[in-house]
Amino acid sequence: MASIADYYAGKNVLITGATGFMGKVLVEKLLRSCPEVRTLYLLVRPKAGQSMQERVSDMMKCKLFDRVREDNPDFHQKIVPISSELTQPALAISPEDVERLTSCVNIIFHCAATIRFDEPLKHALQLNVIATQQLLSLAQQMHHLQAFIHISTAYANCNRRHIDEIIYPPPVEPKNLLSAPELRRPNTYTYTKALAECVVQRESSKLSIGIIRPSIVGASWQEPFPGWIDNFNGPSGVFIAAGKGILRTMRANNDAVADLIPVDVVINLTLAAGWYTAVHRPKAALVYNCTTGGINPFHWGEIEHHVMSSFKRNPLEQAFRRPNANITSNYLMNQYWVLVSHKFPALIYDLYLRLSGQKPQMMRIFNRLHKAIGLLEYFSSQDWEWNSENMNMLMSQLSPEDRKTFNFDVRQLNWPEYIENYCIGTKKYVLNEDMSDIPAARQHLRKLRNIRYTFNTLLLVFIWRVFIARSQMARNIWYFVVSLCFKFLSYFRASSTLTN
Ligand SMILES: CCCCC/C=C\C/C=C\CCCCCCCC(=O)SCCNC(=O)CCNC(=O)[C@H](O)C(C)(C)COP(=O)(O)OP(=O)(O)OC[C@H]1O[C@@H](n2cnc3c(N)ncnc32)[C@H](O)[C@@H]1OP(=O)(O)O
Ligand SMILES: NC(=O)C1=CN([C@@H]2O[C@H](COP(=O)(O)OP(=O)(O)OC[C@H]3O[C@@H](n4cnc5c(N)ncnc54)[C@H](OP(=O)(O)O)[C@@H]3O)[C@@H](O)[C@H]2O)C=CC1
Repeated sequence: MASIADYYAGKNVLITGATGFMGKVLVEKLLRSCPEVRTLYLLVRPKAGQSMQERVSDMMKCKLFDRVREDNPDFHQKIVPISSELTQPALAISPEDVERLTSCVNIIFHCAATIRFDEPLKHALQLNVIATQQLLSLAQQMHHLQAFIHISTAYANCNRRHIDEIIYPPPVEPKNLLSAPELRRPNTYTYTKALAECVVQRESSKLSIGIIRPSIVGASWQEPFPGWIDNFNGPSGVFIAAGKGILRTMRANNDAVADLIPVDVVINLTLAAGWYTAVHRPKAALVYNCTTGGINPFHWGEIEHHVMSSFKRNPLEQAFRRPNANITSNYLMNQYWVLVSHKFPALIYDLYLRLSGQKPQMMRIFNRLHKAIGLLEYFSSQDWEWNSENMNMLMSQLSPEDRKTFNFDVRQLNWPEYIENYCIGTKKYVLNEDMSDIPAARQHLRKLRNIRYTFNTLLLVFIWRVFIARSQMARNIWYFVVSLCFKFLSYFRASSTLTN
């Protein structure tokens, strides 16, 4: 049987969401590991004053593409941007482009989606469900299409504890979408992704379909280099907020599995699934749960420990406080720490900013942080069990060479090392901080520690002045404690003299 790279040789590939986090990694890996691929058609929209061509050429300049650039400086010739706004009728693709795509595309990877948890339902439906339906219609007009790979999420069915690699009945009949009375999901994202799966499945008699369900996609593990990440989504924003010393407490279950999956693992599995779907043409859509929890589990408590120690070794610049975040599943305890370690320091700092003639900002930052972590807590406070038989089946179908080139065997993942690279990745690629500034960042943390010691000493003196100096009983307790300390000291001194 042809290897994965042999299969993609000479193929025309259509990708949606190529400017996003996972799309970029998919484009890079295809170009690097399948160098004979013919053309990548990227459905892209103009955005923020940039044309689609400008956006794609900016994307290709990004460090992620360094290795591809080294191997083939002309790699951009394989990329053809196609103007498309997925929320518009017929995806707003021009008739000429439709003609071009339908005559040559061999495989589609549908990555585009809104992944915001607070997206208004109407927009989430428009993009995640209706655009998927429209793309499927376009796919059916394609004369040489061999596979349609849809990227879903492992949390599409998060209303269940055990999740098999099957499509479950939709939360609502897609035809009756807008009149649905309630979501039965924690957010519009998981709700619309569940609906999209049903829409995709309904076309599986006409197309060869694969559905990939990644869990929480994190920084790259190995490829194209360890720790690549370019956004604040999922845990990345939480890690950064903790590393900056802003986030001190969050509701999460220490013992729940943190089902993080590196982005390069997801992309390797996606490309392998594309190959398998095209070559074997399975009769029903195959679903691949792409998760780590059942294979190589790691828990939120362990993540907290490794994130904190990593940021102590490699501190972020200009931290607000020394990194020290703790997770707790206790609601009241979390509320207490929110008050003491988020709101109180924010108030004091904003007061300082006001007094020094600057605009207060810390309270605003904390309000946004609380909104974001409030939306994530659902996923960090419980755990799920995903069946991963199809992932194992796919692995067994690969040649030993492909298993190395398109590695998605997460049994080999060393979590502490991965988390270290992830944290360094947030520093280098999300915050664009220089590693050579680490000594200055450490110096800043020492300064913060000294400020804390000074603050605590002043607080103690204040308490002493207010309570001890004014009350006879407090004074008596104070003298009792001090004399007890002296007695202990003289006891230890005497016993050490005797033993000498
Ligand atoms: C150290 C202890 C660690 C212990 C770890 C414990 C828990 C781990 C935490 C989380 C795990 C759960 C993850 C579950 C993922 C489920 C799996 C999926 O399917 S993945 C899809 C995931 N989707 C997301 O993650 C999107 C979530 N984001 C949103 O919905 C929105 O961004 C928002 C949080 C509602 C905020 O919306 P708002 O309109 O207020 O802001 P913007 O989005 O416009 O962003 C403005 C600005 O802020 C930056 N930003 C965004 N998110 C964060 C963040 N979490 N932290 C910090 N900053 C953030 C964003 O980049 C923008 O910046 P700029 O203006 O410069 O562009
Ligand atoms: N990140 C994660 O942790 C997980 C992601 N997934 C799934 O993986 C897929 C990719 O996610 P990810 O890369 O993280 O998401 P991103 O938000 O990084 O990327 C989304 C992509 O969709 C494109 N897009 C959004 N709206 C439109 C539109 N109206 N018209 C054209 N293109 C549009 C964006 O283009 P533009 O740049 O123009 O905005 C972007 O390229 C999604 O299907 C998601 O559900 C699944 C599990 C976890």
